[in-house]
Amino acid sequence: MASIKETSSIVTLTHPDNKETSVTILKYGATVYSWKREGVEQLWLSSAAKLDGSKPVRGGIPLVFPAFGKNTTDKYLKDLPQHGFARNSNWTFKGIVRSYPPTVQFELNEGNANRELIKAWPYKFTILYNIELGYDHLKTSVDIRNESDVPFDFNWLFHTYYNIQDSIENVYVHGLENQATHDNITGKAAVEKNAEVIIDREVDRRYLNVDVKENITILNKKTNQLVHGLIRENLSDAVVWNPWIKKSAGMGDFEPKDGYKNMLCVEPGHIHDLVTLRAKQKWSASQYMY
Ligand SMILES: O=P(O)(O)OC[C@H]1O[C@H](O)[C@H](O)[C@@H](O)[C@@H]1O
Repeated sequence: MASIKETSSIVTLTHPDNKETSVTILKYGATVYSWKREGVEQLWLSSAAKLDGSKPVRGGIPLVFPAFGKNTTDKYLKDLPQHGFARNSNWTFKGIVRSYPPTVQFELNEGNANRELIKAWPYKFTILYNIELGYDHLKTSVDIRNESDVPFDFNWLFHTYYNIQDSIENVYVHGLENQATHDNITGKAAVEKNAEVIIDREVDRRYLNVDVKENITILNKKTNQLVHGLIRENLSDAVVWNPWIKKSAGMGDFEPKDGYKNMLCVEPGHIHDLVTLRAKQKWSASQYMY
């Protein structure tokens, strides 16, 4: 039997076959902020991250909904903060929904979402968020249902911060060659020429419409061994982000300051356009990390 520990602010799930394999979720944002596989932390978390609900967590897996970045054009989304309101809302813990692999569920709807922020977005919805702790993987899945009588538009993205135990200089990202990119720093579109995407400066790049059959992996430069692997369902875009020296220096909740050497965000999402979800319809997506 998996063990679950729940406090007023967090839920920890431990794998039945290995007590060193666990996942910890903050109810605020339903933010997974630790995933240990056989005792080894897989996610990066800033030592200055706020875990008290005063701001979104700097690290782990913040959830981005219903807007990615700062939307400036949509009638309602433009009044929301960067990355929407899911990561700044207290989600309801629904308990364990499967015993093997042990899976826990959280729910967000217009009733429990951040009261100030939800004022800007006049829809009824239910998001069920499942976190499955495998022996060798973590799968996070989402079902979004439009409970309104009219369609609504949204982005979804898992803002995953991977822990790069070995330094960022020693890894590369694979699976993005020939993909269309949009650089969030320069605003320019391009095509990725590299089979091995290295991170040696600030990188903030959207990869658009990347075939979901392609796994995205982080590999060791010298040995080509797998550091992290990602399988996506219904999430055709991916952001690759590392704030590097200057940007992380400017973030009050980013510590230690050289932490950029030990993290890399690879964020699967649907952000090349807005998903339109018709009344009473459901949209589902997941990321499987191994
Ligand atoms: O600082 P935050 O609001 O958490 O955003 C952190 C980062 O998220 C994404 O990766 C964006 O592409 C970046 O432009 C942004 O800086």
